[in-house]
Amino acid sequence: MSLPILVAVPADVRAFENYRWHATPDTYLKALTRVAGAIPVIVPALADEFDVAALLSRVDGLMMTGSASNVHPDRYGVEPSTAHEPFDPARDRLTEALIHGAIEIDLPLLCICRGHQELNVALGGTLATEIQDSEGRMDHRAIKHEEQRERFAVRHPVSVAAGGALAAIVGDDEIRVNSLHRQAIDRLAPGLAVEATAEDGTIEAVSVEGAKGFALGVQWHPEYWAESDAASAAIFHAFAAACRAYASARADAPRG
Ligand SMILES: N[C@@H](CCC(=O)NCCCC(=O)O)C(=O)O
Repeated sequence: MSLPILVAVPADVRAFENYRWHATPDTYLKALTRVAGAIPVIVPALADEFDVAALLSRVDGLMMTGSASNVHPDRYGVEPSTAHEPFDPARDRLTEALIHGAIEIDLPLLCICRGHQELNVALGGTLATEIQDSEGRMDHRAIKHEEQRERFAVRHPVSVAAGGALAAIVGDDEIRVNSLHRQAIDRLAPGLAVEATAEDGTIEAVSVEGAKGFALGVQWHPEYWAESDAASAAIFHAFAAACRAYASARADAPRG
């Protein structure tokens, strides 16, 4: 029987019942367990307290989640304002270290929503905030609804770049994706390739150029419908296959 794959998932920091919690929504964790067949390992946002490289050497993949919080604009050279809030600086520190560490060792990397934005910032790009207020841009925010599944149900089309990594995964030149964000990639980081765009030009998916394995960012939420939507499932299956290949290559490598 093949070894189970371990996927690191950085936590958000939240205040709850007088404590600081390091937590991750269970939709991401269930997509990993049920669709990717992986064991998620939630990583506390305590990057200064442990060796991030040592952690990455023990897992088979890294998945970055979405969050209502935003990457702090200090990280991409923009003056902070209330339009950039809320922040989660502990998550920012952890995710930047994880992204650099993962790319360095070609660890399979799936970055979702805030994660996709973090990937762009970590590699030197910038973000735009409140994009719905800019001329010609769509409103990419979630609808107001008490039911989470309704918030995640509204979809729009994105064009998938021909010949790219995402096209190979989903097997289509257009897919429909959900949308729950108010920031987006502004200046694309050097070293990232655009894999999909929305009708208003929003960069919806990117990949790391020259990556030996899977290194994909998506602005939407494949985790939410991974059990029922073909394109969402394809992304998790491709990520899982890359994690499995990584795990077996490491198991076969001579120990030094
Ligand atoms: N905060 C960023 C990233 C958006 C994101 O990750 N959304 C996750 C879902 C949040 C929700 O439930 O509303 C941005 O706004 O662009």
